[in-house]
Amino acid sequence: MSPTDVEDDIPELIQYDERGEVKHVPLTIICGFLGAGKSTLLKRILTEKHGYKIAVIMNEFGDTADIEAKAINIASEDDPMGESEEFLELANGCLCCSIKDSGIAAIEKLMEKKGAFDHIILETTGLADPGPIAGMFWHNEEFPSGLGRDIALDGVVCVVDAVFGQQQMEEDHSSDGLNIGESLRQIAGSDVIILNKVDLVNPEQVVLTEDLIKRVNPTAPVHHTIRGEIALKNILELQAYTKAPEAILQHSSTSSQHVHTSNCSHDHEDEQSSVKATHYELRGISSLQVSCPVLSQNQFDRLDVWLREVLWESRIPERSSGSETELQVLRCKGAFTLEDGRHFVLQGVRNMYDVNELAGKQGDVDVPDIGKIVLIGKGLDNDVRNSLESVLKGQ
Ligand SMILES: Nc1nc2c(ncn2[C@@H]2O[C@H](COP(=O)(O)OP(=O)(O)OP(=O)(O)O)[C@@H](O)[C@H]2O)c(=O)[nH]1
Repeated sequence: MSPTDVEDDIPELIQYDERGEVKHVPLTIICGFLGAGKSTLLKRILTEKHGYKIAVIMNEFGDTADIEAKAINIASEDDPMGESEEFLELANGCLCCSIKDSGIAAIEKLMEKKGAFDHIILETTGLADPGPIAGMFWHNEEFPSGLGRDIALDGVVCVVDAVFGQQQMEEDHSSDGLNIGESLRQIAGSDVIILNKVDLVNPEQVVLTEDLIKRVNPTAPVHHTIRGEIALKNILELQAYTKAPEAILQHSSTSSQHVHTSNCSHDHEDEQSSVKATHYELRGISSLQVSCPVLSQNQFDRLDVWLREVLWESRIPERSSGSETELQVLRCKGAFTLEDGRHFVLQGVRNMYDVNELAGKQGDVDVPDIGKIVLIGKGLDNDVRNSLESVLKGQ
């Protein structure tokens, strides 16, 4: 079915409580490289007949000014004339609002129209790091304004330019205190990647860019698009923070996989990949995948202690606190099984993480006995892999 068709079976996105009242409105964050096609994707969402009622929060209307729409202002006590925020009601039932104020204020205003939409999309600026924004919504109950009671983060989508994506990743000299380029932080922190503008490059370039993306974030599915044409269910129903990602649920091999870094003790000459490992090593970010056997309660407890040390203290137990080696996890995910048959999913953004039991949430989901833990970040060398493996395999 073409992504432009009305989808046959539009699911209910909003979660309702037992009294039938709206519990959580799902929110998707769209980030992406400068000029990659975010506005093009959003314009499509705001104009096509897809059946979803979506509220889109954009930095500026820009391109959408030409969209036929009815402008509405929403009044509040602080702003009786409703002038500080502008909302556009689109012909397809979607809502568009600008952020003239801070993002939070716009969302608060938007929530006054709760019921008029069943999903929120928040666009971040070209070079925004989705990590802190995602973290804010992810930890619902601690969200200062209480918005987390109404909104649940569904996932983070990153739009990558197929023409300049590889170059942008390789030459990204903007960085945070950890010296990690923003484009790589965006890829690391995303749950789905849209590799857009594939009409402008040859297939080899698409493969090369996708390979680079996969090395940074092996768990996020990569969709190839032209002008953001993608079935919305691929970006709106992710439940990325409550479900185990497909890539984790796929049956893993018994050996641990590792994206190589300059610290590897083995050589890389046999690698089939056309991308040299050094491309992303320079930016210092990599991913580490470790398979996870069926765990005893003791191993499970030790894993929890290990995660706390790595995510909160940025060090592995084997290293002293003054260690020179920088370790920083931007994103972690995992799925594993305990000896008593219970399945668990690990989800983490920066230093926040949750380990949740799957039973009751995903019914008869097929979590393989050999689970997987994936870390994305900086300093994920062989020492970190060995440390995690010793926790998972030790008694
Ligand atoms: N050929 C082609 N052009 C595209 C595609 N997607 C977007 N464009 C064009 O690329 C340009 C940039 O697209 P935008 O959607 O404005 O990109 P953006 O990510 O919103 O840009 P910023 O907000 O400035 O970061 C526009 O001229 C689009 O028409 C595509 O898949 N193929």
